[in-house]
Amino acid sequence: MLDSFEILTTSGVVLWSKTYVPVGASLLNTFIRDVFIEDKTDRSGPNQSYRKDGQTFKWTTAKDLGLIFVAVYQSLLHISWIDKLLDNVRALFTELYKDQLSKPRTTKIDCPFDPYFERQIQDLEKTDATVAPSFRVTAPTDSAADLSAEDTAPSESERPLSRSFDISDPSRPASPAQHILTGKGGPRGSRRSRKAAAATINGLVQSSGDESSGKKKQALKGKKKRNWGADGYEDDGDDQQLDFSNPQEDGGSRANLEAVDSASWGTTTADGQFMLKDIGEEMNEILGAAQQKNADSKKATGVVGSSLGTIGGLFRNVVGGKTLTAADLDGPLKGMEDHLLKKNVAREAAVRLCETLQQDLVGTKTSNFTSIETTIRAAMDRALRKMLTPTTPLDLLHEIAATKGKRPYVISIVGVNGVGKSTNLSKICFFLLQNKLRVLIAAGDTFRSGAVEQLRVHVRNLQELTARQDAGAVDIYERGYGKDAAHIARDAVTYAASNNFDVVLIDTAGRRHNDSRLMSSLEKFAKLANPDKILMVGEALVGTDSVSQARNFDAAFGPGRRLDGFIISKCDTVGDMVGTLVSMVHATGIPVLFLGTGQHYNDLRVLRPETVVELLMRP
Ligand SMILES: Nc1nc2c(ncn2[C@@H]2O[C@H](COP(=O)(O)OP(=O)(O)OP(=O)(O)O)[C@@H](O)[C@H]2O)c(=O)[nH]1
Repeated sequence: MLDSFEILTTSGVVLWSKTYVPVGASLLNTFIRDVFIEDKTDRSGPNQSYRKDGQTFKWTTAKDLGLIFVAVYQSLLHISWIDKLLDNVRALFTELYKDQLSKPRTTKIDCPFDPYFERQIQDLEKTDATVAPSFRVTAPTDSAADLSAEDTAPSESERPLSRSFDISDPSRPASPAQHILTGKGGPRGSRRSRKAAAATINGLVQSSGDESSGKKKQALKGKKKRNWGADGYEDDGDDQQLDFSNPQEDGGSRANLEAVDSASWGTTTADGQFMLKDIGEEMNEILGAAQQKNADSKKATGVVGSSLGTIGGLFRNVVGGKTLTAADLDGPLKGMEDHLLKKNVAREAAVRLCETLQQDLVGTKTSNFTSIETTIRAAMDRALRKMLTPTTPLDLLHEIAATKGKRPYVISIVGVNGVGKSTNLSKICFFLLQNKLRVLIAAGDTFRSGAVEQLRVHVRNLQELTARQDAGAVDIYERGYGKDAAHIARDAVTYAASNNFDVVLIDTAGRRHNDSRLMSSLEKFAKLANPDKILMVGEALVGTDSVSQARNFDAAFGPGRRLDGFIISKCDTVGDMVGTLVSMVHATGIPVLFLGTGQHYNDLRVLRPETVVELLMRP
C-alpha cells in the first residue's frame, strides 16, 4: 500500500528510509523544493499532504530535532492509518534515537529501525477497520496543500462524507475541491500563517517570542496609523467597529465538519450539564496500546526491557514483617526514582518524591507477606494520588453558573510557543458550547502573524459545528496585530459584559518562560483583564523544562496572583510517559484542569489521578 517512507533532517539528509515501490528521485526533490524550500504549500497542521504526479506525500515533523517524516503512496489509495503511522513512527524514532539525534548536525543514525517500522505497519493494517473518523481541528489556513487543479480534487474514496460549504453562501454545499479552485483561500492571513509555519518547521524561528523585525513589519503591514497611550501601549479608542470574522480575510478555510458524537467525550447529566469524560478507561486504551506497541517493538529487536524490571529485581528480596531501615530502602527507592525519570518525571520531582517516601517508610513494618516492592508501590501510589487530587474541587461549570447573568466569567490561556494554546482554548470553547453558554473568544495574541486568523477559523468551525445543535454561541473579539494585548483583553471583557456573553476566553501570545521582557507583560495583562482563571498550557512531551516553565509562569502575574490550573496538551503523543504533569503539579501545587488528547475539538478530558498513577507505575 505504502510506496515509501523517509525520515530526513531539515537540511535534507535522509536518516532512514523504507522503499516498497521506488519513488523517482526527481519527484522527491520536487516535493522537498515545493514544500520546504519554496514554501508553496500549507504546512500549518501537524501531518500535511502534497500531491504530484499521482502520488501523495504526507508528512509530519519533530520540530525540536529538525526531523521530517514523509510517507509516500498512490493518490488513488485512501490509507486511513497514515496519520497514525506518521505519529507513531515519529514517537518511536525520536524516543529510540534521541541521544544520537540531540547531537548537533546529526547526519547519520545507527538505527536498526526496520523491525519497529514493519511492526507498526502490521498493527495499523490490522486495526484499520476499527478506526472511526472524528472531527479534526483543521489547520488555520487554506485547506489546499496541493498545487495543481487536477491534483487537488480528492478521489471519490477520499472525499469527506460530511458536508462542507462554500464560504460565500453557507447554504450551498460545495466540494472541498471547488472550495480550493475558486481561490477562496484569502491571500493575507493564510500566507502569513504559512510563513510562520514554514519558519518553525525549518527550525529557524520558535514562532512569536523573539520575532525578527522584518516579520513584525510583515504582520503590521497595511495597518493604519496608531495612537500611543501614556503607558507606551497603543490606544486606539473604542470607537472602531469590530469586524467579526470577515471570511475573506482569513483564508476562508473550512473544516470538513463531521458531527461529533457527544457520548464520545462526555455525558449529559439529568440537569442538562455536559460533563467531560475523564481519561479513565478510554485513555488507558489509547496510552496502553501505544505503550504495548512500544514494548512489542522493543521485544522484537531485543531492546532491553523496562525500568520497573530493575525495580522488581531489587524489591523482591524482602518479604513481610520487617521494620524498614534506610539501607533496606536505598536500592528499591533508587529503582523507583529511575523508573519515574523514564516516565518523563523531572529529576527534581522524582528525587523529592522518593525522599519523602523514605522519610515516611523508615521505621515502619512491612505487613505480613508484603514485600518492600509492594510497600513502596503503595506508598508512591498514595503520594501521587494525593498530589494530583486538587485540594479544593474545581468545578468550572459551577463557577460559571455563579457569575452567569451578572458578568462574564473570564478565562485566559498562557504558555510557551506552540504548545497548543489556541487549539485547547477552542476545545474548551466547544465544551462550553455544549453547555449552552455564550462565549466570546478574545484574540489576544497580537504578536504572532496568523494568530488572529487562526482563531477566526476556529470560531467559524465551532459556529458551524454547533449550528444544528442545541448549543451556545461563540463569537470573536479581535483588534488585529501589534496592539497591547492587555488592553484588548480588558476591552473584550467590557464588550462581553455589555453583550451578554457568559464566558470570555482570552488567547495570549506564546512566550518563552525565561524571556523576562515578554513574561513581565503578563502582570499588566492579569491586572487589566482580571481573569477568573489563568490556565497554562504545558506539553506532555516537554520533559525537564516543564518545572521551570510552570514556576516562571506561576510567578509572572504579580503579587497575589498565581496560575489557577494547567492544561496538559498532546497527551496522546507520549504513551504512558505522563510524568510531565506530575512535575508541573509537584513544582507549583497547581492542579491540572484539562488534558488535551488529540487534534479534534472533542479531544479534551479531565484528569483522573488514579489513571495517571496507574500509567506511571506501569512497568
Ligand atoms: N497531538 C496533539 N496535537 C495537539 C494537541 N493540542 C494542540 N496540538 C497541535 O499543536 C500544534 C500547535 O497548536 P496551537 O494551538 O497552534 O499552539 P499555540 O500554543 O497556540 O501556538 P503559538 O500561538 O504559536 O504559541 C498544532 O499543530 C495543534 O494541532 C493535542 O492535544 N494533541
